[in-house]
Amino acid sequence: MNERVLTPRSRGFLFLDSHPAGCAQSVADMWDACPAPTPAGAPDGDGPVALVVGSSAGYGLAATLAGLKRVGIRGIGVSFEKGPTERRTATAGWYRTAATADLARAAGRDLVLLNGDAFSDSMKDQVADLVERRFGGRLDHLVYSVAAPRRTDPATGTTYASVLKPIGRPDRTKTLVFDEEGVPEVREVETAPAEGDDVEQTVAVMGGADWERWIDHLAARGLLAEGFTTAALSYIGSSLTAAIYRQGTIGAAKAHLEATARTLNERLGTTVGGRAVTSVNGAAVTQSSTAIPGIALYTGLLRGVLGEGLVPPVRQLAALWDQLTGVAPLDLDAEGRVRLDTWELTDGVQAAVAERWKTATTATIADLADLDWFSAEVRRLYGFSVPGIDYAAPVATDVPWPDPTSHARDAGTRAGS
Ligand SMILES: NC(=O)c1ccc[n+]([C@@H]2O[C@H](COP(=O)([O-])OP(=O)(O)OC[C@H]3O[C@@H](n4cnc5c(N)ncnc54)[C@H](O)[C@@H]3O)[C@@H](O)[C@H]2O)c1
Repeated sequence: MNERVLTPRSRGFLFLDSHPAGCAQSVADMWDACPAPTPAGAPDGDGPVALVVGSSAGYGLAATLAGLKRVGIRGIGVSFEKGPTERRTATAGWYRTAATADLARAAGRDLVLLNGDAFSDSMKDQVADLVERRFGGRLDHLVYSVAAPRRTDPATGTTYASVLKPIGRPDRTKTLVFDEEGVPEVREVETAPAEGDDVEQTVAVMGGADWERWIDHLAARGLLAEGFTTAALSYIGSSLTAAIYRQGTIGAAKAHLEATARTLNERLGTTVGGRAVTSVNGAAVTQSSTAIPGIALYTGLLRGVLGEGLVPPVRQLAALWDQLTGVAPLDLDAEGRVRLDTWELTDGVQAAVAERWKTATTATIADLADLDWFSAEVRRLYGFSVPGIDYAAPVATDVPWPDPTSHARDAGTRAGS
């Protein structure tokens, strides 16, 4: 066993190592924060069969945990993580996946967690084989929550790269950074507009193409259950971040994702009586979101305004599962989207954040934003700053990936949800 004391070392919001015990505890904390199942949503026997793509982090992890606890899903989670080496720990998502497998087993739910490229056809085949052989040949739900910098299209072999840029003109925005001692600074940054095929490339990675490919692949194998429902995660956000987000290259990809939902919804309606929607979620601190200029400042100010009123991903995803499984009716906006971001986008909240944004400087930021929360959230993404963990104690870093061939039922534990 490779045991050592791990201290956080970071470059900006990126940490070099992840803490296995802290990552496991953060998963347990998310599980606890997920609302208990309603009587209608908690099957005693086998629950619905679900696939979560992007299950190791952020909203996809929230989908996996909320699905297990709130509606008793069984099925498959897919993510792309790196295991431990001699010199480096595994990625945080690796450790969170190991902890997720333990929780599923304790709840008596059969959950297979696969590590690999969700964009590839071989991963789609592997999942389809599992649905066919292990889960009765019918998939009830698919939640698509991938955030990736690159995608190789298996049909053509072309690799696309996504970029975070405004469209049409440069975007000058305030942004929040921390120096090596963790001292916050509010800076102005300018991002040059998209050029060449930046928009097409970003749409090819973060738009709806791969989600559609998953559905088509599973449909071609006859694996979509009657009444199948699917949701892909989206974001709209504030006018403060619109130039870089919703009106930028990533926003073009989200518009494509939402158009794909409409196409899929029609197709699923006529073939299996199913539904496809996008789920628009609120701002959350994740590895992907902290990479977007201005978003760290915005999220810190949002928490400053809302405090505990900022709804964590696992609570939003519990609400999404209720709608996907029919425990609650699908509640769609005029564009056919599930809106789990309404707490963020009320006029009052947005006006208060905008007011603070205007006066935010390095000198004032500590009074305006909840910086302790924001920094701790960033560290928690890597298993640091998790309450209850003894960071002075050595910890084993070579945690194995959960064995896809072991069954929850084999363990003989059935703790219920
Ligand atoms: N973070 C936010 O504020 C926010 C708000 C609303 C919606 N969303 C949306 O939620 C979705 C997920 O974003 P997030 O912020 O939770 O991201 P994240 O970085 O926390 O998680 C991304 C997940 O995708 C997986 N992944 C990446 N590349 C993969 C690949 N090639 N194959 C398989 N898995 C792969 C990772 O392993 C991880 O599980 C995105 O669509 C995002 O736009 C995010």
